[in-house]
Amino acid sequence: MSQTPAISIESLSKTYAGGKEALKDVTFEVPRGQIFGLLGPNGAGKSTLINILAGLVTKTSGSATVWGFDIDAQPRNAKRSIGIVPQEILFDPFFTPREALEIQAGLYGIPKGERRSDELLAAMRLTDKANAYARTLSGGMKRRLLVAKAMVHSPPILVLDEPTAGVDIDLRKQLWDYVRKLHAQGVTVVLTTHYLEEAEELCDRIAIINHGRLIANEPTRDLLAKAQDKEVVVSLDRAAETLPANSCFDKVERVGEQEIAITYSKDRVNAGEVLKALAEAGYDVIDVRTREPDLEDVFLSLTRADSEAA
Ligand SMILES: Nc1ncnc2c1ncn2[C@@H]1O[C@H](COP(=O)(O)OP(=O)(O)OP(=O)(O)O)[C@@H](O)[C@H]1O
Repeated sequence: MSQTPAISIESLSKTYAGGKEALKDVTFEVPRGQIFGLLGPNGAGKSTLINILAGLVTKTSGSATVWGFDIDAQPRNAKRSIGIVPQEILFDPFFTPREALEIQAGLYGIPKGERRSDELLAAMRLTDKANAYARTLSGGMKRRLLVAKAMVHSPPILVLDEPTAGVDIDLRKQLWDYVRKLHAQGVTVVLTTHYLEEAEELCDRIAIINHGRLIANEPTRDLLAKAQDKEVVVSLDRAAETLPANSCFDKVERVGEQEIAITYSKDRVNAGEVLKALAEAGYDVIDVRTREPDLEDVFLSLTRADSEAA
């Protein structure tokens, strides 16, 4: 028997008062034990979806379960199964990190003896700031405190909404190390990000939302395999006067005095044919640089195709 997914979303739609359709018939599952990336341009509907799961926004139609609990029928259990690190940094500036964690644990009704405030402070490297006012923490420390707050009730699912927006590289690395550690301990992680590189590096599976609709949901490596465009830039032995021709090239352009860039689809043309076309045009090749497609290319081509279809 297959395991219940960590999150299951079925035909979920949300129209805000005022008429904005933020989610349109979205259906997908987040398998347990994964690092799952939810990607999409600004305003795509990612926060709306997360806020519905967190019980902060009411859906218009459709259904969702969190760790097997229906968000309508068993909202308390659903909420207890998920920890959310919000985009915005919001806390009471007069509480210390330890107090903030204790209050959060109190909200979840966790008895004093079962609280893990000190363990979480240590994991987020905040032990020496445990008793400092929150307002005296740096931006990075505040963000780490938010992650600790999301984990006080030991949820099996942690959702990070754009956690590294405006965060420096060091902190980003630390945050990802911690996310990987939680993942290794069995926590299912969902992260929304604009950093495609990050999603490519961290996520097992990626879903893409555009204009409220789901336009992709695949293992990261399959999504990457979809990027078929390859670009080669060749340096020639003399000025690039005539451009080489092959009806299968997508684009051929002069990019420098003696340089030509050729874009082609890997499933239709190979590098040998590129070199042959250059030889036929009478050129000797001095140097070749290639660029492999990355997730950014897939993302752009998928969102572009979707906008054109809309
Ligand atoms: N409370 C609200 N009332 C009306 N419209 C809203 C509300 N919240 C969000 N929207 C609109 O719904 C759409 C989706 O917003 P949402 O915040 O879910 O997108 P997002 O993908 O999270 O974007 P970002 O990456 O910028 O946070 C946007 O057009 C937004 O303006």
